[in-house]
Amino acid sequence: MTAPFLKGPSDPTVQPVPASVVEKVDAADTTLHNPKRAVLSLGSNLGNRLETLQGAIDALEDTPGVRIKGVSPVYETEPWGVEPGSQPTYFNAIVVLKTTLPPSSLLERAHAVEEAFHRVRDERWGARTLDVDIVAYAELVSDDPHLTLPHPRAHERAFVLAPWHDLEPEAQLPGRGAVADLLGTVPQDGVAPREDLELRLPE
Ligand SMILES: Nc1ncnc2c1ncn2[C@@H]1O[C@H](COP(=O)(O)OP(=O)(O)OP(=O)(O)O)[C@@H](O)[C@H]1O
Ligand SMILES: Nc1nc2c(c(=O)[nH]1)N=C(CO)CN2
Repeated sequence: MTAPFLKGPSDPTVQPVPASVVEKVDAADTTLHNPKRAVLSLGSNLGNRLETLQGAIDALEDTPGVRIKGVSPVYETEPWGVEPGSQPTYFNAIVVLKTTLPPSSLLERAHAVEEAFHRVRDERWGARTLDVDIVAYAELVSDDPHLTLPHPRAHERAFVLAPWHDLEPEAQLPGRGAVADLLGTVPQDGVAPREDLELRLPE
């Protein structure tokens, strides 16, 4: 008679699962049952800007574990942080989504979508076909340079705050306060809604 194949503590083929792995799996499981809200900023100042922003929204929606819940109006904005007139104007928009992805995976996906639209990273704040930034992820606050939450410059950027305020007038930027109040503290010249243009919420 053959011995029953029992995978118990005495089975030498079974390795104990490290506590760190158990923690990660448990955390992923919790996220899976409890989707988090995230706010992303999209920007484009090279190529067909509107088509690129719509393509980015559609690509984000095609991501397993991501559901887009809202898309802001489109703004045409003067480039922020660079010499005036040195770059074409941007189209900017905000998307609000629900996700079961942890923040690091959402950032990876954001970078993959940028690459799909041929984003080239050379100089800081250089012109780009597509920029996807994570403005906020749930209530998380983190100073990790790889993923700082909320985005470290979101509170001073009218090109983030104005479209976000249109989409969610009551929004709060974790650790910084109401978007409506922040909007009152930043210059809004060169940040104009393009009412003739529209981005679609994916079906
Ligand atoms: N909240 C965040 N969203 C996106 N990237 C972030 C965030 N926090 C930190 N980063 C890091 O910043 C790095 C540079 O990002 P990116 O090239 O998009 O910067 P940028 O768009 O030129 O400038 P800015 O960060 O001022 O928007 C990324 O590789 C990423 O690891
Ligand atoms: N108007 C505008 N200016 C910018 C933008 C942007 O999206 N819009 N993005 C930058 C880097 O993230 C730097 N400057």
